[in-house]
Amino acid sequence: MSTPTRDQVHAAPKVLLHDHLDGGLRPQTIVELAAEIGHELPASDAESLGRWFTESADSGSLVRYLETFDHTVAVMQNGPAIARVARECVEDLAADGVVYAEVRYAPEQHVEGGMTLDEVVAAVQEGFDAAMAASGGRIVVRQLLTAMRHQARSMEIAELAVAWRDRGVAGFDIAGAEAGFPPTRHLDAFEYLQRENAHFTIHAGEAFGLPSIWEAIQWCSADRLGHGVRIIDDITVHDDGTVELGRLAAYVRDQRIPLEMCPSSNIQTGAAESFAEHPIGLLTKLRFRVTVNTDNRLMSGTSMTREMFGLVEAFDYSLEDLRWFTINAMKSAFLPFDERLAIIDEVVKPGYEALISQR
Ligand SMILES: O=c1[nH]cnc2c1ncn2[C@@H]1O[C@H](CO)[C@@H](O)[C@H]1O
Ligand SMILES: [Zn+2]
Repeated sequence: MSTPTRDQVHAAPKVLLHDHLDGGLRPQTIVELAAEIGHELPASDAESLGRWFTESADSGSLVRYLETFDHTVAVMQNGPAIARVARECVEDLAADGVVYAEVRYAPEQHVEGGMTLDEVVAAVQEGFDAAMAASGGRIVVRQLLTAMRHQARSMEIAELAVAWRDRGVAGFDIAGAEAGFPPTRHLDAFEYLQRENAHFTIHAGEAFGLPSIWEAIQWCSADRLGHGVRIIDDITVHDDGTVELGRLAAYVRDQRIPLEMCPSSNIQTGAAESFAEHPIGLLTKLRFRVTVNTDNRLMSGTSMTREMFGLVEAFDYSLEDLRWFTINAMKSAFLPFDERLAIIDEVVKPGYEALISQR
C-alpha cells in the first residue's frame, strides 16, 4: 500500500460532518458583502483578509479564535447574503471532492437585520438547493442547526430543527466557548430532541476535558462528539507500548460514538500541537470511530483535501485508510440509513476502488 498523492486525495470522494457555514466564507465574498452594508473589515482586499483570518485564529485560545466570527456573522444578516454564502459553500465543497456534507451555523446569530429564525433557515436552504441542483447530484448537503452554548435559545433552536427536519435540516448542535458552559445547561433541549427522535451532536472535549465529554454522552445522549480530542486524557499508553482505556474512553469506543475530528482547528486553538502529534493517530489505531473534518475552512485556510493530506503526510495513511475515515463518516451521518448506504455503495466505494486500481 503506497501513500496517495495530493491529487489522489483531491479526487477521492470525501464526507464532511463538521463544517461551519460562518467559518467557510470566501474572503472575496466577505469584502463584497461588507461593502454592501458598510461593515468595516480589518483588511480591505481578499488576500490580506484571508490572511488576517488565519493569523488571528492562530491564537492558541478558543475564545480568541471565536472572535474572528464577528466579521463573518456581520455580513450574513440578510436573505440574499446568506443564500449566496450557502450556495458558494456547496460549490467549494463539491470542487474539493466532497460528496456528502452536514454544514452547521447558529440561526440565532443571523437575526440582527430583522430576519426571523425561519427565514434564516429558508435562505440557507435556498442556497444549498441551488448549488446541489447545479452540481447535477454530485454532492448532497444537509443543515445542522447550532445553538450557542452561552446563550439561552437552545430549546427554540431545537424546535426549529424539528420543524425543518424534512426540508433539509438533519440535526442539531451546540457550539461556542466551552469552559463555563457545560452541555447540561441545555439539557431540556436535548431531552426534547430525544423525545422527537431527532439527532444531535455536541461540541465537547475541545477546549475543556473529560467532564464535558462525559456530560455530552451520559447526561445529554449526544449521537456524536464535535472534536472529542480530549478523550485522549482517559487513555494511558504504558512504557511497554500497551494501552489502557479508562471507563469513558472505553464507552466511547465500544458504543462506536463518532468523533468529528478537526486537526487544523485543534492546532490553532491549542488542543493539539501538530498533525503528527494529534490524538487522531492513536485513536485511529485503537479503532475509535474517527472522522476527519474541516471545522472552519476560512479560519484554518483549509479544505477536506488539505486535512486528509496532512494526515497522509503525518501518519503515512493509505487510500484504504482514507476510505475507512470516509465510510466511518458516512455511517455516522444524520441521514436515513438507506440514503447513507446508497452513498457508501454507489459513490464512496467505487470512487476509492477506481483510485486504488490505478495504483
Ligand atoms: O471549533 C469550534 N468550537 C466551538 N465553537 C465553534 C467552533 N467553530 C465555530 N464555532 C462557533 O459556532 C458558531 C456557529 O457556526 C460560530 O459562529 C462560532 O462562534
Ligand atoms: Zn466546530
